Parts: sequence; structure tokens; C-alpha cells
Amino acid sequence: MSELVIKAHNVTKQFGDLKAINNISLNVEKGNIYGFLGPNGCGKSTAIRVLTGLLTPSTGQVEVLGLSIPKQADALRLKIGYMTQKFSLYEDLTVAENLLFMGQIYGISSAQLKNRCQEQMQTYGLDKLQKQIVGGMSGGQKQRLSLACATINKPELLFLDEPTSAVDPENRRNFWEKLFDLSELGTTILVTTHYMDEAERCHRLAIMESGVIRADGSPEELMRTMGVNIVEVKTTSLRSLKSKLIANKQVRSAAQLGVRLRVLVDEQVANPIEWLKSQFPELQQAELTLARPTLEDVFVSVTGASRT
Ligand SMILES: Nc1ncnc2c1ncn2[C@@H]1O[C@H](COP(=O)(O)OP(=O)(O)OP(=O)(O)O)[C@@H](O)[C@H]1O
Repeated sequence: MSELVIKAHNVTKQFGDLKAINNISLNVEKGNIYGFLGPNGCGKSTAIRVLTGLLTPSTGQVEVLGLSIPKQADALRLKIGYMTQKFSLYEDLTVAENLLFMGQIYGISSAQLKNRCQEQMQTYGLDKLQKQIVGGMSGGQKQRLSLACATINKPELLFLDEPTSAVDPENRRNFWEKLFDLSELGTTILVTTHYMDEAERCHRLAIMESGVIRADGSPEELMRTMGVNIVEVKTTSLRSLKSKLIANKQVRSAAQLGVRLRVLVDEQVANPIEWLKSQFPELQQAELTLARPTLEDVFVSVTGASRT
């Protein structure tokens, strides 16, 4: 197995009675982009804060870049980058000043820092904006600057907490191109998201719900092993049909997509199309086709989203 950059074993973080993360274990390989996928409040940010040593776990063991966390958190801080959910930029400073400031925090010498800032502005398309006050910049520009700040110290490991929630799809695509560049250079990245398309870009991901990791693997593995077949049903009266379908134990979920229902049927059912027609007579004349799985199907089949 390749080198593990993050090893977490049976980690729980409790706030009062709430287990924000509950007995989670994960291994992240060097150079991988590892995703935490899950809805608001499922514990993604708490997991990041524990892994970076900002929060002390209630129980469990954490080792990051060979350091025992939280004991060696101070040493870890110099080796990682962390882009928080709300861009932590200084809005009344310019682009160049933000980068300089971050570089100084990381202790980069002034002889090197000027060059490093220029390099980062070039890499992230900010060179024409270096004198621009951050407060007046667009969401996409702030996001690029946040990434430039988070990587000013050439971190071995980069934590990104919902980095693209404030930007449009084009900026999101460009942002991911930068992440793949970093990954190719050997940077390990842990990224949280609630977007399926973003999760699909990760080498490996953990699907989280209510503080628990419900499934983990590469997107392909997760889709291959989710234990359901997918049938798309095109017919009328989809709302009432959906209620009937999800009352059946073999149907894991039925989600409406325009004029179709996407039905996840337990893989124990040998011929799902024939089975659906036999169980639900109103489907005799309907159009039923087998469909390829998506990550969203995996998500609904492993979480409580399947019964809504
Ligand atoms: N410092 C804290 N004190 C008490 N409860 C907390 C604290 N931090 C987080 N929580 C709770 O823990 C749970 C998980 O929160 P967390 O922020 O980790 O989720 P998340 O998946 O990152 O969600 P979001 O995307 O909304 O940030 C939530 O119920 C939250 O209210």
C-alpha cells in the first residue's frame, strides 16, 4: 500500500450529548484527493478540525503526516494548508498583501516570499489583480486567492472545507483543474462537499450522515458495490406511484426526475423490470429501462435520503 498521510481510527467528537463525528476511521493515501460527501450538519467540518488538530477528539487515534494529533498539532500546522468554509481573507487588504501576510504567518523568509507571492498570483490568475482590494472582488476571484493563500507554504496536505459553495459551475471546474495540478505534484487533498459532481472527481470518498461514515471507496467502487439495480420508469401519476413504490421493502428509493421516476431496486431481485411490473400492475403499460448508476444513487442508497 502507498504511504498513508492520514490515519484515523475510531474517532469520535462529542459536543454535549451530540456526537458530531461518531467512531469514524479513515486512511488517506499520499497524492490522493479524498472527499467527505454529506449534507449540512453531518460532521464534515468537525472531522477536518479534528484532523488538523484544531479540535481535540473525545476518543480515538489520529495520525497526520506521521504526527500524533492533537499532541503535535503545532508542528503539523506548518506542513498543511487549510481553506475554511468562509474565505478567511482580509477584505480591506489587497491581493498581494493577503498573500504576503499568509506567507509571513508560515515563516517564509522575506527573501523568498516576494517571489513566492508572484508565483502564486501567476498560477492562480491573480497577477493583474495584485493591487486590488479583496472586498471588491468576485466570488471566483476570492476563491482563487483563498487557494493561493492556503498553498503559499507548498503544503504536503491541503484541507478544503466546501471550497466551491460560493462560486458558479465554470469557476468550480477551473478550481478543480488547479486541484488536479496540485495532486499531480504530490499534494494530498482532503475536501468536503455536498455536490455529487464534485465528489465524483475525488480519487476516493467517504459518504457521511449524522456523524457516521456510511460508505467509503473510489466513486467507481461505490457505484459497483451499492447493492441495487436502477430502473427508470416513464409513466403518468408519478407522485402516487412513488409513494406505493417506496412502501415496498425491495425498493430502496424512488426519485422523480422530470417525467421519470428513478427507482433503486435491491440487487437480490433478479429481473427488476419484470419484478416491478408484477408487483405494481399499473406499470404494465409503462416504459421501464435499466439505467447506469450515479454517485447520487449511491448516496441515496446508503443514507436516510432513500426514504424521502
Ligand atoms: N463547537 C460546537 N459546539 C457544539 N456543536 C457543534 C460545534 N461544532 C459543530 N457542532 C454541531 O455538530 C454537528 C456537525 O457540524 P459540522 O459543522 O461538523 O457539520 P458539516 O457537515 O460541516 O455541516 P456544514 O456543511 O453545515 O458546515 C452539527 O449538528 C453542529 O451544530
